[in-house]
Amino acid sequence: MIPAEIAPKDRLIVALDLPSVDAAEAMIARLGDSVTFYKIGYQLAYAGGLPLIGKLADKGKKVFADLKMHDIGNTVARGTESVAKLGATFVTVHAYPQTMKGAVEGRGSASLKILAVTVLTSYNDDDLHAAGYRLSVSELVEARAQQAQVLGVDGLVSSPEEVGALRKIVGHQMSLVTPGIRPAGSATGDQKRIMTPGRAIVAGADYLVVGRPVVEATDPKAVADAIQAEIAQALG
Ligand SMILES: O=c1ccn([C@@H]2O[C@H](COP(=O)(O)O)[C@@H](O)[C@H]2O)c(=O)[nH]1
Repeated sequence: MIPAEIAPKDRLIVALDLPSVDAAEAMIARLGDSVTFYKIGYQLAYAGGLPLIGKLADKGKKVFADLKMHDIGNTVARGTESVAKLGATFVTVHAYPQTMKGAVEGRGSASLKILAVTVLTSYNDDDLHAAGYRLSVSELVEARAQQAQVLGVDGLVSSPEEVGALRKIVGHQMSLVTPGIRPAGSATGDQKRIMTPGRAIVAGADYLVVGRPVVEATDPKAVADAIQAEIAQALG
């Protein structure tokens, strides 16, 4: 069960999509107290960034290990068992039944929370059809959310566009974590299902994941502070 009282500051998760541990540590130093929650994904994890999870946790920061695992169930279970020892708060797996089942089993009684990636925020209906799916984005997100809930997954990754429908399905039993966040006027990049921070919070998102708008900014701390202010205002 997700506590209703997530600290407002913890709702912003900054994606450390950077090429090296040195670059990530420099960004963390620049952001200082403005950011309490970080995400480590492919770019940094494959550049030696996994030990940073424990280092950040030791400093009181929360870490989302965005590893998006997807493999046979046993491999996902054993991988999750290993990730559970790193000190992360969240880990992602793709929302396929065997994968989610393996992750929940591998996590066991550890405190690590499993998030299922429903449909990547860079996909629209045309992209899904091109990949061989007959369902629309909203249909597939909702079907996967139902499966995730039954399998005991802790949260869902989706675009903020789906959050309203997901709340009706999963209530407040699961965390809703939303990438595809773009402050007004910032570049969309490859994201296709996007929303501003304030609108995403009003829609019901628990956590907002923001990468390039912060880490590629001339003044990342100023952008992070502005997003935090927009979140606080949306929360009322
Ligand atoms: O559906 C998904 C799942 C994960 N992501 C990740 O979030 C960040 C978003 O970065 P931006 O620079 O703000 O676009 C990135 O690390 C993705 O791997 C996602 O975008 N969509």
